[in-house]
Amino acid sequence: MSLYHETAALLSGPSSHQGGSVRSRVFGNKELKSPPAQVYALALESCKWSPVLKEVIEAAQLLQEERKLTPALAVLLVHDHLVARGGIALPQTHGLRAAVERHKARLASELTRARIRRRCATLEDLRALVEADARAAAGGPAHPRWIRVNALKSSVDEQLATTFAGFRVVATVQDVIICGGRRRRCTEAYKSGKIILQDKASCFPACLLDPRVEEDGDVGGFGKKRKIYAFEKDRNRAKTLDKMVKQAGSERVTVISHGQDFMKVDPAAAAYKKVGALLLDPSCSGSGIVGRDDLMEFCMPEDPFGGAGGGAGAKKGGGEKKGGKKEAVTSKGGKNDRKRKRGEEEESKEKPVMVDDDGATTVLSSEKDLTARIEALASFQLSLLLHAFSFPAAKKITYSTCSVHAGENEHVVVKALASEIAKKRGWRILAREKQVTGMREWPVRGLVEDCEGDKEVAEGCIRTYRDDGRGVMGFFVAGFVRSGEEDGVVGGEDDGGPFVRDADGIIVRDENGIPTLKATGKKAVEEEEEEEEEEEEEETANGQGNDDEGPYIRDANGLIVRDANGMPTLKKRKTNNATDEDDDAWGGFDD
Ligand SMILES: C[S@@+](CC[C@H](N)C(=O)[O-])C[C@H]1O[C@@H](n2cnc3c(N)ncnc32)[C@H](O)[C@@H]1O
Repeated sequence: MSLYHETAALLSGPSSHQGGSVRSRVFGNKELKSPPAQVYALALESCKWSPVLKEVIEAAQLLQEERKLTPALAVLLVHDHLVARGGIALPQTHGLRAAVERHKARLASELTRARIRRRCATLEDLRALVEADARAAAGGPAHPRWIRVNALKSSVDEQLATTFAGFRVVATVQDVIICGGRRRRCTEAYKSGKIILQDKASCFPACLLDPRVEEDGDVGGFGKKRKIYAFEKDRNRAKTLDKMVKQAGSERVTVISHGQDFMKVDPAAAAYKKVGALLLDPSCSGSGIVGRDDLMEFCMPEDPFGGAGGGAGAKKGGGEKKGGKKEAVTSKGGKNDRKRKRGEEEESKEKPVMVDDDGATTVLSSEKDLTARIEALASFQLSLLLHAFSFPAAKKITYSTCSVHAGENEHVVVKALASEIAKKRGWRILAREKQVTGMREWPVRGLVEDCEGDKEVAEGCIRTYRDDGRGVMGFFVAGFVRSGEEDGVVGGEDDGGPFVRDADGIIVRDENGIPTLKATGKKAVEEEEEEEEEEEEEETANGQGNDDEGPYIRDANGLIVRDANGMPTLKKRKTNNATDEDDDAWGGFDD
């Protein structure tokens, strides 16, 4: 079955009445032959455009002319023909493609009419309006598109004076409206990496981590010689990460380990000996994600023959006339639909499906299934967090999820704090009063009852809810800190780090910008130079760069080859395994 038939069946056939988001219907359907991501993209975009396309198809009388097209198929094909950049994804000679392209002049002029009726000057303006309508249809309080200004390439002032010149400041999230006409400038700023589209809540972890080069060393810092090490187990996602890092202009300081399981990263490896801050944003249930498609309706054109309403797999129930007024046929809601729904629900064996934020699906037959899935995720999340706790120089960690379940949030935090390693290494919650201003002031905090009544822990946790009027997705973040004295690391969050500071906590520097070490009272210059040399050695040793596959030998599938003890082998010196602390073990690695 083609992509178009499968998507039509999904949007208008029996499964369309099961409720749930388009996402869960697509990713939960194990019978799909077409790639789920393609089906999802086509379904989602077509749903967004379907109110416009319904008008276009009806006015162009496409269904009267092309009897092989069903209303659902017509929407999908006309969507790709008129608005998708690549056109219809079928050979030119394919019957379905020809059935639409035969009418291209009429379809184009009806699209122009639909655009003018909506007072949009260009197709780009119409796109912006369709997006805005889709967001509004997602229901609940306004959910604006958040834009983060990339401080590596621009500044808020510059963006306000350029990309957003002419925008006005509004007092509340609900006052935010979409200004379609400004889209072009936004696109330019986006393409150049000056702005990044990112939900406000998902910026919280980096903000809470607040890495300082002098105190926190690697991972978070981006000073001259500091590094950010990023681990992404999924190779496709790692490619996206790579792209985003380059677009953000951070490639010089970011080392991405493509396909690397963080659990298998050796915290004692020389490369990570200065890692002071870790941002842990692991896979989760994704229950806080604003499902733009949760309430999305698929509007189908009137079926002129009153028959089948949706291509292969679709049942009867096309448009119906009531008192001469046409009704939109949607995948939910209509009276006919409701009648059908009862019978089909009984027939169908499909169950609700939970789709994690990385696409894993779990069929939920009962409440128990949900509990079991959350427990499984929580156990994996806790393992990752405890692994992060073991990095020798780490003094700050943030843990975040886009889940609203306490099981993945407060419970993980509480268990992590009670762990052996937390006690041994002195990890504690980053208390609210020690957090950076914006995070400290955020009003929504963790749930005390889910922190075993510990108010300090609950206050240290930051939550957001997608329906609380703040315009953000559901999110959770907590920070952990330690002084480092427990295992002999000098300096720490309590004593303000290794350098002498003034009464305002600012590091005191000489005229050359060199800080003074508390421990010795001497300028830190020698140590810094020494560190730089070491880092240069490490970089050579690691063959760092975004495109290489790291220092270890990999198999044909790109997986790191390990010995019986799980130790990887360095590429140059096959006899040394990666736990060798001697820097020499890294020497001479040149590819
Ligand atoms: C919530 S997403 C991260 C999203 C990312 N921080 C962002 O803002 O776009 C979680 C990611 O962790 C990755 N992941 C899960 N387990 C992992 C592991 N053991 N090691 C490395 N990456 C892992 C998943 O592939 C997924 O891409």
